[in-house]
Amino acid sequence: MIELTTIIDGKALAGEVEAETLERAKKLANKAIVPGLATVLVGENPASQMYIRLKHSACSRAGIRSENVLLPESSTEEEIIAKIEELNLREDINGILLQLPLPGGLNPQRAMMSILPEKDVDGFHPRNMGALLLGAERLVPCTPLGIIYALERLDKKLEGTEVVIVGHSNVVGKPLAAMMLNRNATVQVCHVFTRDLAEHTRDADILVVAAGVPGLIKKEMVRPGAYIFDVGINRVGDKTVGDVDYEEVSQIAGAITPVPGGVGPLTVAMLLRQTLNATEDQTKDQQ
Ligand SMILES: NC(=O)C1=CN([C@@H]2O[C@H](COP(=O)(O)OP(=O)(O)OC[C@H]3O[C@@H](n4cnc5c(N)ncnc54)[C@H](OP(=O)(O)O)[C@@H]3O)[C@@H](O)[C@H]2O)C=CC1
Ligand SMILES: Nc1nc(=O)c2c([nH]1)NC[C@@H]1CN(c3ccc(C(=O)N[C@@H](CCC(=O)O)C(=O)O)cc3)C=[N+]21
Repeated sequence: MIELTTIIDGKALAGEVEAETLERAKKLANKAIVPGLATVLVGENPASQMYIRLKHSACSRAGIRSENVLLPESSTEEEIIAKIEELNLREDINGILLQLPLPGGLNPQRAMMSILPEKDVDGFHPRNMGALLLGAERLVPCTPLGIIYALERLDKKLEGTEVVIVGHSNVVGKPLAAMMLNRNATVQVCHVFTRDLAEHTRDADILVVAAGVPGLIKKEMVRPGAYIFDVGINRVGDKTVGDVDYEEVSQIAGAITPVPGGVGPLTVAMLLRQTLNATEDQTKDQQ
């Protein structure tokens, strides 16, 4: 029997989430509530500018009012925090997102901690990260949430499965490992110091790659039938590619996300969802 590979269409799934978010926003509109998201962009990194544009256009399709706060490249940590504190106080802003990376080696930790946990739609605040680690997920990082969402939509069982994550960043690898543990998967997390990457990746029923290294994952590193989530976004010449050798690996995978059109759109979709969750929580008394 020939098993066909499922191409996980992140863009189509994101379209469904946008429609669902719009419905939720319409319900709130009956009570004169409009969900509001503020993004904070420091400096002029072209990739960040593009991501911010993608997020704002998704908001406009999903019934969320959004605004971008632009701060100059030369901003100090204190100036960024002062701006965030202003947004914390505004009732028309339900979600705040500080776009990463910050320029010039500015440390994002303190600025991130200044976002009210209730408005932290990226899920990066230590209070939300701590809750996640303790198994009481509230607002959580959007990329891992998008992966979990897609797996649920594909009816893929997580309990007892072998999940291998390549990359242990604070925004993808670490929170995803905690979310998978919360769902009773067996989790391995690999990184640059892992001695034999292939030895681990071959165990995976679900393989998530977030390393930022084009072509890192080849066919022989993947178990046939595995579900592959390629988080990487790399520019090679004028092309955008992931971390997985898509041509090769898509031949044997059970399911795979393309780049572009996979995990990226799912990430943005989860930002919309969490903005609605935050808005509903903050306006409980008015509903
Ligand atoms: N699609 C989306 O929505 C998103 C995409 N991204 C993309 O995902 C990629 C990863 O980003 P991010 O999660 O922020 O991680 P970082 O770029 O901060 O870190 C990369 C991680 O991969 C590990 N790593 C690097 N090279 C190798 C290697 N050769 N073998 C094994 N592990 C390796 C690093 O290990 P160590 O720390 O030990 O060096 C580190 O844990 C980037 O391409 C980024 O653009 C990120 C966020 C969202
Ligand atoms: N505070 C913060 N929150 C983030 O969520 C955050 C961040 N900072 N910094 C950077 C990363 C990266 N990220 C992406 C979002 C969407 C796509 C996306 O939609 N990409 C499209 C287009 C890709 C292309 O062509 O370049 C796609 O994959 O189809 C990608 C990457 C969010 N991040």
